Amino acid sequence: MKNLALLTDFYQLTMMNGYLNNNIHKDTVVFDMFFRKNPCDNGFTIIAGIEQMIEYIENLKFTEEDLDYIQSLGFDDLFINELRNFKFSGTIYGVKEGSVMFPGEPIIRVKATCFEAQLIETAILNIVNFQSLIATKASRICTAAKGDSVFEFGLRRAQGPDAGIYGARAAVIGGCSSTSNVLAGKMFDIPVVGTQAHSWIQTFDTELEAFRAYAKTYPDKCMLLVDTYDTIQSGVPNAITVFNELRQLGYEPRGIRIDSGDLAYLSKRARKMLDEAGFPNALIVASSDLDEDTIHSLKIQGAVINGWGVGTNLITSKDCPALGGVYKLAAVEKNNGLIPKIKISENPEKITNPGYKKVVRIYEKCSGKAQADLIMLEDEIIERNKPLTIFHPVYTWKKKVIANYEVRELLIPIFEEGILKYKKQSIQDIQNYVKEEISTLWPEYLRLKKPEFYKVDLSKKLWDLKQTMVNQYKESGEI
Ligand SMILES: Nc1ncnc2c1ncn2[C@@H]1O[C@H](COP(=O)(O)OP(=O)(O)OP(=O)(O)O)[C@@H](O)[C@H]1O
Ligand SMILES: O=P(O)(O)OC[C@H]1O[C@H](OP(=O)(O)OP(=O)(O)O)[C@H](O)[C@@H]1O
Ligand SMILES: O=C(O)c1cccnc1
Repeated sequence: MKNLALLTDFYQLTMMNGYLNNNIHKDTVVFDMFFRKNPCDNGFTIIAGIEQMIEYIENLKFTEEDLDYIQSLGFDDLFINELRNFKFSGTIYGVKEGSVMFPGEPIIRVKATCFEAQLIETAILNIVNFQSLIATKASRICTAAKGDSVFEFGLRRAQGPDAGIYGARAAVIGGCSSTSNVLAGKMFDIPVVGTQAHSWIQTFDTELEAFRAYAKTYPDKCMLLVDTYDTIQSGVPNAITVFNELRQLGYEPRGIRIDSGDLAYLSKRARKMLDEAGFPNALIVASSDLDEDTIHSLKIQGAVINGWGVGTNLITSKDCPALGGVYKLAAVEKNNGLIPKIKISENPEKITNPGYKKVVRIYEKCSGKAQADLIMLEDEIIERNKPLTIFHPVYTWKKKVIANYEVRELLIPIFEEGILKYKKQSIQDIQNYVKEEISTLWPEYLRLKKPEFYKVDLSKKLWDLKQTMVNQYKESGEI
């Protein structure tokens, strides 16, 4: 990954310089990254970008050119010299890439000097927010496609090269089978696929000539775009002519792509024509401004489509263009102990959870399904042989007693005192992990419209701490 040391907001530098100036830059602090709302009103969020966050931190170093630039912004030698020696030496815990997470839960927990922790805020949010958004959007689209292949076709419509590249990675994590993006294919070992554009068909004098020329060059992977002129009158009949010619030569065609018109009607007509011509295995791929709603609707209409090429609406997450992940201070170290910190808000949902925390997922033993998540203080222990009572953090009378459960801690070591602990995985393994994660959720959290809210509760000890701090603030105006 390229040098991204300057990929931060200016105020991080001014704060870092201020910490140095006040000689508190080496004080340890704890920050949590979390989000408050699932994208697209989904029932969960798939976390992606952890490996790029790691690469960013591993490569975090200021070049002399960077330092000259920072100095030109008005910083003094003391700050520049501190940056010259910068190397991340903190501890980061976070969820495994591809984890399914819910609003309010720590996704990434940074314990580092305030100098270091402050610098990395912006890049962590930039990297993880975007990829998690696209992975979640992809998962919605793949859910609507009900197991059919979904091809990521969005590079030309992505918000710039990085969004195209990392968006393709996230889309595959979320469930897409492949991408048209060649660079993403190379960088992340993603299968690359493609058909042809209307320009190919238009280049030749006739559609039939264009199909023949394509089939000649790619006899064993011949997928033909049939909608340039008239899908039913010319596209499909011409494709069938060429498929018969291929068969004579000993090749089986791959299928057709339809990119406009009424995809339900056209796919049904095309299927019938292909079947009647003796090509029941020829696939029908659809593209054209698809998203989860259109795919769902097409399925209901009985469209006969085997694969879905999805571009703009996926790579830009058009109906929900940002995930609002935040990075909030949770504790500061004083005299070798961590002092919890809280951010108060008029909106109770925006009051942060104080302290050095962990998050555990509670699974029902017999079904293996996730029952609830519990945010707890790091030193708390669940006595696994006893029933566990959890309660809603706002409507505290809503309680649930869970017996026969398993518990899993979701935050795992990523860096320990600057040393990398996380083992990177292949994109296929990450995609499989997402599937495993999703399979632990009951169906009510998986539906695309109005899913049930998954329970994310606070331990009694954390809830008490939060209340005490809020009350203390109300009484004294100070924390
Ligand atoms: N049967 C269908 N039910 C619901 N939506 C459909 C159906 N068929 C196509 N669509 C969607 O309708 C939209 C049609 O787009 P648009 O009106 O731009 O025309 P088009 O068919 O793509 O034509 P062209 O590319 O020639 O302009 C696309 O978003 C497509 O996915
Ligand atoms: O519609 P999207 O979900 O964004 O999917 C990608 C679109 O990009 C291509 O169209 P484009 O008009 O760019 O070129 P082409 O049809 O000539 O290939 C393709 O045919 C799809 O329609
Ligand atoms: O290969 C394709 O069919 C393709 C690639 C990118 C965008 N639209 C279609």
